[in-house]
Amino acid sequence: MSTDTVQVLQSDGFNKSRWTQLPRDVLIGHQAILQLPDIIADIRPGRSVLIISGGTTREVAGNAVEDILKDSYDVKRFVAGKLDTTTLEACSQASLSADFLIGVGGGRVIDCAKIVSYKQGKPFISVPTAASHDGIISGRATLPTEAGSVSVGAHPPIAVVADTGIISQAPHRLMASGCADVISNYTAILDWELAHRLRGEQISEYAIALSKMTAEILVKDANLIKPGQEEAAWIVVKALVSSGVSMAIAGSSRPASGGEHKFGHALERLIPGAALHGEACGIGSIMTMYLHGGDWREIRSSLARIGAPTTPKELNIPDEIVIEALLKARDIRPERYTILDMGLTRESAEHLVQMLYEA
Ligand SMILES: NC(=O)C1=CN([C@@H]2O[C@H](COP(=O)(O)OP(=O)(O)OC[C@H]3O[C@@H](n4cnc5c(N)ncnc54)[C@H](OP(=O)(O)O)[C@@H]3O)[C@@H](O)[C@H]2O)C=CC1
Ligand SMILES: O=C(CO)COP(=O)(O)O
Ligand SMILES: [Zn+2]
Repeated sequence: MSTDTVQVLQSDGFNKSRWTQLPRDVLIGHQAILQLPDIIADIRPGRSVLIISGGTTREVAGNAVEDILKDSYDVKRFVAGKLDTTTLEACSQASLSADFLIGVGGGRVIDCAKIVSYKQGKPFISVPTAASHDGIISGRATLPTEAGSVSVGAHPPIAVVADTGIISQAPHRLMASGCADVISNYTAILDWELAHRLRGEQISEYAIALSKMTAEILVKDANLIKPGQEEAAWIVVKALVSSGVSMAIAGSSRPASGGEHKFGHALERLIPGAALHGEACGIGSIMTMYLHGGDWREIRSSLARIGAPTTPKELNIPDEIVIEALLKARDIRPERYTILDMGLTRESAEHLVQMLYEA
C-alpha cells in the first residue's frame, strides 16, 4: 500500500477495526451428517482427516461419520478422554498428518478439536452430538491449566454440522444445560452494561441485541423443549448458533458470559464435574439477576420449565461450596467486571443461596 493511500485511510482519525470470524457453512437439521461430504467438498480442506470423538460419542456418531467419509478420504480417528495436556499432546501427534480435523461430540471433544486445529493452523469441522452449550460454533476454547480451566482465543470451526436426530437422542440433561447457557445471556448482558456504565468498557449494541433476542426466543419456546424431540433439538441448536454469533460480533464472550459464568467456572474448580457448564451458569444467573434487581424468579421458572436444575441440592452440591464459588468468582478473569465484583460479602452470598430454595 502506498504512503498516500495510508494517509487517505487515516485522514479523519477513525482507527477502529474488528475482525469477525464466523464458520463458513452451518448446517442444522434432520440427518445432517449425511451431507458432510457435500460440506467438505464445498470447503475443500484436503484428503486426510482426523475424527476426534469421546468414548460414548464415538459410538453415538463418530463411527457413522467415519463410515460416511472412509471411501473418499484418508480417515484416522482419535478418542479424547479427559481434556488435559496429555490428551491435547496425543491428539496433536495424531493429527500431524491430517489436513483437517472433525470434532464429533460434546463440548470437551469440540474444544479438543478447536485447540489442536488452531495450534496446527488447520481447519476443523464441529459435529456436536449434544446441544449442551454455545461453544459449538464459537472461536473460543476452554483450556485446562494447573490452576483450573481458562477461556482462550482459538478459531471458530470452518463448518458446523448439527444433526438434530442425533442431538435429540442425547440425554435431556445435556440439552437442558445448553438452554441454561443461553438463558444466562440475560445476566451476561446486564453485567456488560454495568461494566460499560461503571468502567467505560466498550459494548456492542448489535451483539447485545442478538444475545438478548436469542434468550427471549428460547424462553418463549420453552414449552416445545421436550426430551427426545427433534424439533426441540432444532430450536436449541439455532439458539446456540445465534448466541455464538453474538460472541463473534462482540469479538469476545462478553454477550454470553458474565458473573454467572465466572461463578460457573469457580464452581467447576471447587467441585469438578458436579455440574454441567450450562447448569452451573443457569443457577449463577438466578443469583446475579437477583443482585441486578431483575426478575430472578422468571429466570428460575424458565430453567425449571426446561428441566435444568435451579438449586445446588438437585446436583448434590453442598450449599457451602456454592457460597465459596460466589466469593471466588471475582478471582476468575478479574478484568471482566460484573455484579459479583462489587464487594459481595459472605452474608450476602449465603442469602443468595438460601433464596434459590424460596417458594
Ligand atoms: N468453547 C467454549 O466456548 C465453551 C466450552 N465449554 C466446555 O465444554 C465442556 C462442556 O461440554 P458438555 O457438552 O457440557 O460436556 P462434555 O463434552 O463433557 O459431555 C458430557 C458427556 O455427555 C456425553 N455425550 C455427548 N453427546 C452425547 C450423546 N449424543 N449421547 C450420549 N452421551 C453424549 C459425553 O460423552 P463422551 O465421553 O463421548 O465425551 C460426555 O460423557 C467443558 O469442557 C466446558 O469447559 C463450555 C462452554 C463454552
Ligand atoms: O461459555 C461461554 C458462553 O456461553 C463462553 O464463556 P467463557 O468465555 O466464560 O468461557
Ligand atoms: Zn457458557
